[in-house]
Amino acid sequence: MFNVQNIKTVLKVRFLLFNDVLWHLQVEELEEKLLDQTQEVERLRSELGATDLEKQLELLVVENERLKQELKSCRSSKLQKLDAAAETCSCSHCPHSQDVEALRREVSRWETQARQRERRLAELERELLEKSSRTEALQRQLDDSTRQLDDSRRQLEESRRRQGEAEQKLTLRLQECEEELARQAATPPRVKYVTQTVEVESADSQKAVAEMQVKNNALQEQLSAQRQLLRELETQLHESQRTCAQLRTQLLADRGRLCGLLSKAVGRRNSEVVRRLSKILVYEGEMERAQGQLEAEMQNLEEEKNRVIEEAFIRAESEMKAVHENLAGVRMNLLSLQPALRTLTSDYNCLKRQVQDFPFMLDKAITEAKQEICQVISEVSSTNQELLRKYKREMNLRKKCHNELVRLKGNIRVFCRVRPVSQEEQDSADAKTMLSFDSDDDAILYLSNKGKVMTFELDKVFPPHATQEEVFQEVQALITSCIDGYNVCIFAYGQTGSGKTYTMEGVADNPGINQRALRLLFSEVTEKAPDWDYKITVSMVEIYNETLRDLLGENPSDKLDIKMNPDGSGQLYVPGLTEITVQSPEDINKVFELGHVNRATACTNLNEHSSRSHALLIITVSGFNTATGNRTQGKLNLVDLAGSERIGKSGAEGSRLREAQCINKSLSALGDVINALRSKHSHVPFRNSRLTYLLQDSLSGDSKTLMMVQVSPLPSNMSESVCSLKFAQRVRSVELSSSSSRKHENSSTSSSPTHDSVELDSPPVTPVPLPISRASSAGSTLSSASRTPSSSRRRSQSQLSTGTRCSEVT
Ligand SMILES: Nc1ncnc2c1ncn2[C@@H]1O[C@H](COP(=O)(O)OP(=O)(O)OP(=O)(O)O)[C@@H](O)[C@H]1O
Repeated sequence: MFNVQNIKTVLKVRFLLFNDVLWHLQVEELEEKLLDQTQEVERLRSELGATDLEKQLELLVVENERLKQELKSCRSSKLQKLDAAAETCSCSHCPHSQDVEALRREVSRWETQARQRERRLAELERELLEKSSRTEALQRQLDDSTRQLDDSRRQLEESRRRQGEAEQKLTLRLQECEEELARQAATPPRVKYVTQTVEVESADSQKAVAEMQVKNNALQEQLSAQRQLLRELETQLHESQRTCAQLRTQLLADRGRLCGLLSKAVGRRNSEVVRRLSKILVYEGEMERAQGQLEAEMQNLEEEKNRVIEEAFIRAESEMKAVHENLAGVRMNLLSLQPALRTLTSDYNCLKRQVQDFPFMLDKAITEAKQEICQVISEVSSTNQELLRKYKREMNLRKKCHNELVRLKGNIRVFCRVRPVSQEEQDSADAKTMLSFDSDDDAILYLSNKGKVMTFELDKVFPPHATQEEVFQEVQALITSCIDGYNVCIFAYGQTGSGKTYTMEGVADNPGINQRALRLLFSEVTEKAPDWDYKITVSMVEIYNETLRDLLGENPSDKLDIKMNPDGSGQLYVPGLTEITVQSPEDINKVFELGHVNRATACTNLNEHSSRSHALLIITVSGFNTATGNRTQGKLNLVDLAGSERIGKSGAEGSRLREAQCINKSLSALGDVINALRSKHSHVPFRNSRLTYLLQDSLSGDSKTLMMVQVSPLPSNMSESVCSLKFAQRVRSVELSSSSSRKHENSSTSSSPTHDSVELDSPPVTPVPLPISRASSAGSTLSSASRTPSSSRRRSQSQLSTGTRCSEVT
């Protein structure tokens, strides 16, 4: 046991010794550091003077000294104790166990102190780092001071330059003033009273010069002071620069030294650090490799970037080239457009001027136009008046001419129309016609009867093939006379079935004179519409057995009467007679339809009834000239007479006899009236029949009459045809005999050369009775003038010296 205890003690002692060696080494290291620190502190003190850092350093020095002392004492006591411990251990009984314990405590205390010193050393290291950072801050301050010094030097140089300029200016000004003074002094006074002023001015100038010299001196002093200050600043600057360079050198040296110390300390510290360093080196190698890769990639990227930039540059260059070319083209266009632009600009300016002048020109033009219009209006007005006057004159002339034309043609004109043989009649044995026509003269009709050829000369003969239009063309002159205010009567005369109704009324698709006359009147009044306002009224009357009936009235069976107009005009009128105003062809059709319906309802057999009654269409045309104020009124009477056959000779009785008597009476009265009118008898027997009485105002005066004698071509109707033609011949002869002009023409009449056997009627001494039982009509005679009929149209064919033109072939 004792041996083991001794061995333990020996081991402990050795351990303590080992620890002591380590501690000794650490102490030496600390001493070296302290020495370095001391030197550094000394150096810094020499450089920067006493600061807080110095104070700390002083404290550190004191502490260092204390530590040194403690270390020395510790070392001596330690050695002593070790010696004692060695001596104790060498003994076999360990009588110094207490000492060992004390030594052990002492070792632990020293260990504690060593740890404290280690901490202290770490603190010193931190302080060293802080000092390094402070040194860097000082370096920065030094750099800032250097920059400020440079700035101050520049400012000083600038101010010195300005002072030099100001000084130079002042010197120049002073020289000028002195020269001026010298010149003033040299100039002799010209006028006495000016001298004083000049002297005063010279004094002022001298005073100003003196002031300027004072100022100049002050400025020069300031300048010298500034120069001195500048020199001092420059000296300070040089010293500062030198100090700065020294500090930099020292700082670099210190840094290197510190780094060496630290590396040494680190290298000595332990192998773990070395291992970590090796790892760090490995990491650094990896990092370098990675950095190399990164740099390679960076280089690649850089190359790629350069390549892309180069391509972009080339592309940009090509685009730029294209843009330049376009720009050149645009410039060329601009150059070419410039003249056009100039032209346009000049045009624009011209137009602008015109626009500016336009209101004035417009006003002027309007004024001129107004004047011209007023002038034209006055001219037109006067021309219009002149034309109106001429128009009135021409109208009157035309009216006169037309009237003269009708008069020359004859106020009573006689036409003959031969109806065609119908289809049924052609099939019968009676179809052979006994009538023939003169191809050279449309007024001649030949009739073969009982072996004789009779020649009838009328105003116009329409053969069977004559159309309604051709017939109407011959009568339309009379109808237009109605518009001029003349009364016109157109009669259709002939035996039953000879075509009277066909000629006057026509058929639906081929109208006769009635409808065509109304249409013509419409067209004529429409043509004159601007100046004339016309009104056309229509009445339809039937005369049956000397009884007057209104075919357009509500009660057609009522008998009408003819009376004298109570207005004192001497005109006749029919009270209650319906007058319908027509304004269009449609109105005409309606009126005719109404007339037909009323005529049909008033009788049992329309065909027979129409053959035995007279149908009158009375058209009144009233006109008002809006320009002249003239008024006209004409009446057109279109009469479809009853059949003219000689019923009396056939032994008719009863009502037929009465009808025949009435027809004969009216037709005879008509003949008598015509005879009296053309013979200019003082008395015209209008009142002998209802027909003539009704047509009184249309047969007298300047009235115009047309007798359309209808003839049947059939041999069975030949005697009636001869009678009708003889009647027409006599009527025409009456009219001719009353015309002086016709009388003159009649003197050279001759018989037809184609008919040698023509027998002229002996001139009737007494009035010739009308064809149908005319003997019963009082005064129904033709005038003696019928003894000298002639025809201007037949001068070359019929040489009638006396008597009528009616001749018979025996
Ligand atoms: N120019 C003509 N062309 C063709 N047909 C005609 C012509 N004239 C008459 N006719 C025909 O002859 C027939 C008899 O004619 P219309 O009735 O006109 O005779 P009318 O003399 O009026 O007889 P009434 O005295 O009995 O009235 C009718 O069928 C008619 O169509």
